[in-house]
Amino acid sequence: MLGVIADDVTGAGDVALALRESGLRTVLYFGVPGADVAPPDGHEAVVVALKSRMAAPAHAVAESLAALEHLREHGVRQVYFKFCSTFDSTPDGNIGPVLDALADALDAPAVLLTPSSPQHGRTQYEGRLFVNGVPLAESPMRHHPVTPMTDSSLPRLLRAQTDQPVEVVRWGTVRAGVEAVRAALTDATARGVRYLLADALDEDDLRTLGLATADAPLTAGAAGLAGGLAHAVPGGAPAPYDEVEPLATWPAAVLAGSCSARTLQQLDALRAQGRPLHRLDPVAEPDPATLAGHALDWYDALPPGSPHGAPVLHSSVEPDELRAVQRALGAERAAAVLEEATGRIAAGLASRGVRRIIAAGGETSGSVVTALGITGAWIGRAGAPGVPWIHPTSGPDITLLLKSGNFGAPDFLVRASAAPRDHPLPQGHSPSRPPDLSAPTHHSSPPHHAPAPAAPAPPGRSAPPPHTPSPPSRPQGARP
Ligand SMILES: Nc1ncnc2c1ncn2[C@@H]1O[C@H](COP(=O)(O)OP(=O)(O)OP(=O)(O)O)[C@@H](O)[C@H]1O
Ligand SMILES: O=C(O)[C@@H](O)C(=O)CO
Repeated sequence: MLGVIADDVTGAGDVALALRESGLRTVLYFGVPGADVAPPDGHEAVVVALKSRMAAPAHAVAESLAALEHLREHGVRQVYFKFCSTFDSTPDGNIGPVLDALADALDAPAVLLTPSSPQHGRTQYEGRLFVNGVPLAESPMRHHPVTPMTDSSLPRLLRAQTDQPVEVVRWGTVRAGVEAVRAALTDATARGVRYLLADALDEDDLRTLGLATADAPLTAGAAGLAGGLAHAVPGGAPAPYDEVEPLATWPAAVLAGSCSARTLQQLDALRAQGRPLHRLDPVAEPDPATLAGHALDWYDALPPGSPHGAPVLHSSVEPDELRAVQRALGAERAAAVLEEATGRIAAGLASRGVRRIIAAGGETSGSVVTALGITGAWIGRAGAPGVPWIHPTSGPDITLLLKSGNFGAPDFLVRASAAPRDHPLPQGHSPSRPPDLSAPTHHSSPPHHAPAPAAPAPPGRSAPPPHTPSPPSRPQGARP
């Protein structure tokens, strides 16, 4: 079984979707699961979503090692460390320190890694990272609120975070094929090189890298290489999706904390539609409980059945405004205030009957998941590349779409939060939730597993399972 340790929540969804699309039955946990929680029978991949990207390095390392221990206790022999395809981190960590700790714990030979994820426009060439063909340091990532990326050289970025030797596997070697990459790994191990950053421009390159590392105890990178690895796993059978968007009729709300250029475009599209928008301003109100209370008051005052569609609550602002907030409050305090407020708002919305929460931004999504007490999820179909709908296995009866800041087309948030009337339920369809993953032992298959013709229909298609929610009429208190 492949075990993935992801350094943030949206990245975990991205990698889980890549594994599932490559044919591996995949389950996602938020935080390190309790010792008595075992992956469901027949699963080929487990993703543990941590919130370690922005944590202090010692904390990130401790959490990652705890995740590793859990995975090993449950039969994982091969580990993938998922970090951001734009290498989001600071010179203090956490990619280097976590890699060092995992490589030591696994006694790994040279570790191959790459942030290349061509489906998201990320490629590595000559050790440099490109975002849609633009060097990382010239991309909008240079304005990231917490981890501005101002260097495009991956060896330089990684060397700032580790004392271990780092080299690049150049594209010519990757193109020469699996044996050439294996030879590079063997040679690096013999010379004591710990990390090999591999160039990769397309999915073929990633499959070559996946085959070359199919037996490696540790590999790392973004969703791209994880997909390449999954292709190398024998017996990975495609798991068809339930093509019905099961919960599209449920009342929706958008919570955006990402200040990425793409999320700002997506908010503009919502604004252009006339959606009700409420901005969270941590300078005007730095107390998270009061900030959240005002937002929920705003929500409560919306006219029921508003013709303008699902409401949007956001702190996302343009780079100049962001810098002004950070000058006023300090970047860490601003983020902490907003993340706590966002969690409170998510819980408040759920208690008011919102059952489709669309969150933009990894840290923002982490706050939502934590506040809702969600510990595990099944991966549904993709709302956009790298962004699955996920169905919590415990906690409130809702569905979530946790969007990486940079992902999705400009109209993605508009589509994902479209009003119920735009998505009539298929006749006779009753949305349902998958089995409870928080129960201690093994579980039956989740609904995304292909129902073989003779197999019983998945939940929601036949007799209601114990957790089947009521049909999606507008719950009490929920806005459109
Ligand atoms: N108006 C604001 N002022 C200061 N900080 C903000 C503001 N709005 C959001 N933030 C902070 O910026 C950070 C955005 O990070 P988040 O991970 O949510 O988005 P992202 O980095 O764009 O997404 P991803 O991690 O998926 O790429 C959060 O810590 C958030 O609290
Ligand atoms: O790799 C990416 O870009 C995303 O999965 C991510 O990590 C966003 O936080």
